[in-house]
Amino acid sequence: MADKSSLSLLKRFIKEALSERRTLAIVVVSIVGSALANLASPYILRVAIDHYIIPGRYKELGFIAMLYLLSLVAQWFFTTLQTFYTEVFGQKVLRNLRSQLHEKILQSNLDFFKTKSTGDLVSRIINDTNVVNDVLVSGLLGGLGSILSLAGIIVAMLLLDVKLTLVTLTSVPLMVIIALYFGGKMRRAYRETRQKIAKISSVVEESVAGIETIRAFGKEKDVEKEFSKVSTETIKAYLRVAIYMGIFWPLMNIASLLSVIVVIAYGGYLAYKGAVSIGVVVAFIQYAQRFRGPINNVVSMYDSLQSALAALERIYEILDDENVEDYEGISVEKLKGEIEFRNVWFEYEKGRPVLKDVNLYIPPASKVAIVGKTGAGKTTIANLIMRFYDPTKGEILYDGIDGKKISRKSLRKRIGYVPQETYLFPGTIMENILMANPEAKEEDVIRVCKELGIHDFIMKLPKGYETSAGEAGKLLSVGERQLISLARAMLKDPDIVILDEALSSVDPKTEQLVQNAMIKLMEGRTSIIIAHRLSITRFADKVIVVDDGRIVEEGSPGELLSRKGYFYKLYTSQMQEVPG
Ligand SMILES: Nc1ncnc2c1ncn2[C@@H]1O[C@H](COP(=O)(O)OP(=O)(O)OP(=O)(O)O)[C@@H](O)[C@H]1O
Repeated sequence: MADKSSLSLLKRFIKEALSERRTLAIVVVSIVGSALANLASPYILRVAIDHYIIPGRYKELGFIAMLYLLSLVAQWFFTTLQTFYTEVFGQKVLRNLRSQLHEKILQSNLDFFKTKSTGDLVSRIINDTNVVNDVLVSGLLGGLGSILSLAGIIVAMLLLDVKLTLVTLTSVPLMVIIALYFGGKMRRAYRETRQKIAKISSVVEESVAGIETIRAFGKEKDVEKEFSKVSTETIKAYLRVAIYMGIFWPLMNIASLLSVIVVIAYGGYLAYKGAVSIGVVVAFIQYAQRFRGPINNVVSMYDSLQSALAALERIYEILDDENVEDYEGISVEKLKGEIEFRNVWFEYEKGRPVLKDVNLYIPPASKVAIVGKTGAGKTTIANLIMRFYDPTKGEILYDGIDGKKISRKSLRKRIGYVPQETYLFPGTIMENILMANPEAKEEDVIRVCKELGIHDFIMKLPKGYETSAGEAGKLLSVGERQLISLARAMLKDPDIVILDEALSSVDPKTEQLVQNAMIKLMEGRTSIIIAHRLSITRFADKVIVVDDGRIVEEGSPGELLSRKGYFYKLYTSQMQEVPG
């Protein structure tokens, strides 16, 4: 990563993190307090030895002992404060980042999701923000405290004795080397464990999501092998951490004890010569032992910063993505439901038009069935009506108003969309239907379900409307799920209805329920049915045949059948495939 862009990432992050400046102020105060308290105790010890113990002022020793105790209490107090408020600050930053990311996902248009998998997005929201919290917040603040401690120790030592300070510092390069080499290996191994854990969870996720495919193709053994391979790699990664940890910390201890030996030897010599006092030597011994933690922290800061910046980059990449839905535009309260496509061209990918010069007029309250081969562009027409996408060229008018001028939110409020696949959110069936209209009450849901003729079906579920969607998800067929979708759409009391009729074969009883509910929902509303089974076209006033992105035929079902063109061919071939 280029240095300039790393710096600007970091600047941007710090600027945003500063919005929590009150918590940060407490952290900074506690860091300074803890560094100062940490310096004080060796100094007090030195005073106690030189001014009280050696001169034999035993009576006043109680006072100095109290002072020493006070410095320890202060150390405890500030360190606790620092630990707690660093966590508070980190969690606040984490929450802000996560909600920004989540909000961004909700605001993004469908192009955004083309290049990003669910796993990738989840990992950015959960793992990358965690890394930022661990490393950037805790790491940087901890590092700041360490730099302050180190600087404080060096200044305190210099004030006591310059020569002894320089000699004591000779072990610092050794500690830096150990921290860089073994500490670096330890941190890399630790990072690897995190990646392995993520891999394990993705293998488990795939096994659950793809269980039917795995079974159908007899791939159980392969998946098991993959899982055990990743598990073994995880163990190896953890063992590497254990080995490096086992080597690293004892080595750091030895290095810091080396400096103690140096202090005892050289300090003892200076004390013998009368150049320094015994108290100063004791204070130096204590200071020398306080290097290792801060040195490791400071050295690891750079290392960790690299991985944190990579995580930060992934986070900002999402936040800066420009595929956002804009909700600007006029608000429509009610629509007559007239829809007109005027020379509409559309491409998902540049240069590959999926709809080509589509002209279409749908009068208010009419029922239009869109038919065509798979991939012809039927769903795309529905996507454009919903304003999931806007036409690349041309325009779509609603009651004569250009769709681009109408706010997406208000337009979608007036459209009841029944997709092929019904997504049930965690919660009950009641909650799943209620989500369609925040103003609706439970009575409205029951009324709507009765109108659609699906009340009895829901009442037969284990807990009726209170059956949990998870449980229901396992109980319900695609068609039955579509009934829930129909109820959702009806609860909105929409002006326009889009039905993406389910392709999969539905058992005759459910099919009857779905069909009746569909007819009820379409009553008095502009309705667009994406018909996979052509028998459904008999309910339509007009059938539109799409082929390779163009409308190739339109008219009433009877007209088209007698014309013996595209529709007739499609119809007869399907009737031969599916008897009845
Ligand atoms: N999100 C997308 N990105 C890129 N291309 C897409 C996308 N969605 C659909 N397409 C392409 O656009 C064309 C029309 O797709 P569309 O889903 O509208 O067809 P359809 O008639 O509804 O098909 P089906 O009957 O199989 O549902 C297809 O060639 C498809 O591959």
